[in-house]
Amino acid sequence: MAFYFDEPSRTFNEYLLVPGHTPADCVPAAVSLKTPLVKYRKGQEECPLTLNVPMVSAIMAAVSDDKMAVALATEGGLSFIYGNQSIEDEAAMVARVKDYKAGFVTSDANLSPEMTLADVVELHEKFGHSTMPVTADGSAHGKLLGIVTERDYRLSRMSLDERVADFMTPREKLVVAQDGTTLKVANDIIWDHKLNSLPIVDANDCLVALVFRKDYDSHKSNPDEMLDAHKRYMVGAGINSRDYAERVPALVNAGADVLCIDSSEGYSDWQKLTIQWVREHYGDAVKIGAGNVVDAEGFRFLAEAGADFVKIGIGGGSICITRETKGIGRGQATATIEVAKARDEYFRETGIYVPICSDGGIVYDHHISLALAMGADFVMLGRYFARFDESPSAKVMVNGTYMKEYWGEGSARARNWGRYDLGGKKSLSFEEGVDSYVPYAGSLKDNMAITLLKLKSTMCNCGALTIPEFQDKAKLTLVSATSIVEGGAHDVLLKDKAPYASNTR
Ligand SMILES: NC(=O)C1=CN([C@@H]2O[C@H](COP(=O)(O)OP(=O)(O)OC[C@H]3O[C@@H](n4cnc5c(N)ncnc54)[C@H](O)[C@@H]3O)[C@@H](O)[C@H]2O)C=CC1
Ligand SMILES: O=c1[nH]c(=O)c2[nH+]cn([C@@H]3O[C@H](COP(=O)(O)O)[C@@H](O)[C@H]3O)c2[nH]1
Ligand SMILES: [K+]
Repeated sequence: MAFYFDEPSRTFNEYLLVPGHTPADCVPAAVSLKTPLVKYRKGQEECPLTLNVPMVSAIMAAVSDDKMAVALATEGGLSFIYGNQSIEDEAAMVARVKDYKAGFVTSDANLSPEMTLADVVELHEKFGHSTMPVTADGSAHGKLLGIVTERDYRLSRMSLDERVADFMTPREKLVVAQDGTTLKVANDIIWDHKLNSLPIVDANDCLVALVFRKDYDSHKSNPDEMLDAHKRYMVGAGINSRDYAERVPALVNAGADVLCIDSSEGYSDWQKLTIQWVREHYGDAVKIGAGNVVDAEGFRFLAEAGADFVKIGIGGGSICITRETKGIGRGQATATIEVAKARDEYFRETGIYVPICSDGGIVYDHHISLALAMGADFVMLGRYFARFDESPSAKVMVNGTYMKEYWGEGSARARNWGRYDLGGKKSLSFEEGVDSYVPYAGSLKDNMAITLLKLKSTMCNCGALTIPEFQDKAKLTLVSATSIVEGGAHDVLLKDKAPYASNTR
């Protein structure tokens, strides 16, 4: 006979935190959001890899590329570069994060001397940058011939077919610095010469990067940056349970700091074999998370298989239709609560603490607080990050509002090769995700600052200065359907009803 769970499965929205006593020194500025990312012998050793803030970005093509990874690591979280691409492309993305030097920007809007003012206007509209290097071949690392900025042309006075070579500021008038120049020296040059940008060139006078005046200040104000021992940004990468023998070495060589098996469902021999392969070839040196699971059994299976962390969540994601198409899944709150209990039990038995990640279904910022209170060590978000400037997807205007595209990894759009029949059939048998828009929300830095302040403030309401303390002290209550109505603005006529209210909560 089938097994029946006693309780219905519940979502974050059905819970609230009841405040605890707040001591006078318990203020947001004093809160630490540090949290373990990989397993360790808690109480006996330091966790070898911790996050400075408990947020990671989803293993999705619409969310986690190298640009997102740099932006999120700057704020203290971590991205997992999406695995649904060729091994070479994924490894190259990881390498770009590891090679990234804060303040040194590889130019994405470049000109060749034969291009025209019309091209300048087009590039300006596409990328929004007003500084465009001119190189011999029009590439980001070609021989530097000049620069075009808004000071070099006047649209009202010039014809659109004028050649770039005729109005650019030529190389001989440019102040440049040699490759290897430190950021500090580059900025001194920028200030001494009153420049807005400084091209960095190599020994052959080919363009390496640009340093902008504004970047220096932002670099100084990121105390939570996730940096490795060589002061490079940290980055994770998604893998699958099929081509790991080729993919894992490529990602490790590219410098990935942690891997995660990316699947809708992780309670399988495929994942166990994948972890075993990593242990055989790398011992404990390569860190690997697994998932997703939604109950204690699934957690224990992956913990015993050697997973460094375990990810929770089936069908709760905003673009997910797995529950509808396959009838598998569980409410994200119930799944998180049960797996957290299993994690604690496993720790009591073995002395090994295996961090858990609640993945998907975070709609409001306070859902992050709830997930952590329920025992998650960190959360993974897709929709949240897809809304920002730094996500890889296109920003489009829909009915007068800016949107970003966001699609599921199990959607037809993702054309996830792992989900196609290996026997050579090219058709995807069924979809488990949708293609959608999410409201554009601006920069990751600004949005995360607000989200994290809310989290810290909630933690203080519960009298907690650290995440473990929060998990220990949290008091959670189920709410009735009617009290959910009471919790929103009610019985008033809203003056400004935004179409996507959820975005601002
Ligand atoms: N968290 C969620 O609720 C969901 C997430 N997704 C996302 O969609 C993407 C694809 O997920 P899945 O389809 O679950 O990918 P998957 O690679 O885990 O599974 C695809 C199919 O291949 C099978 N398989 C895996 N390894 C195998 C091996 N070594 N040999 C033979 N068969 C093997 C699986 O059992 C499954 O039928 C992922 O990015 C995932 O995160 C999709 C649906 C739901
Ligand atoms: O049922 C699904 N079909 C899909 O196509 C799909 N793509 C991603 N995911 C999962 O959703 C998570 C992101 O969820 P949010 O947008 O709610 O943050 C991700 O982290 C994944 O766990 C999918 N689930
Ligand atoms: K299974």
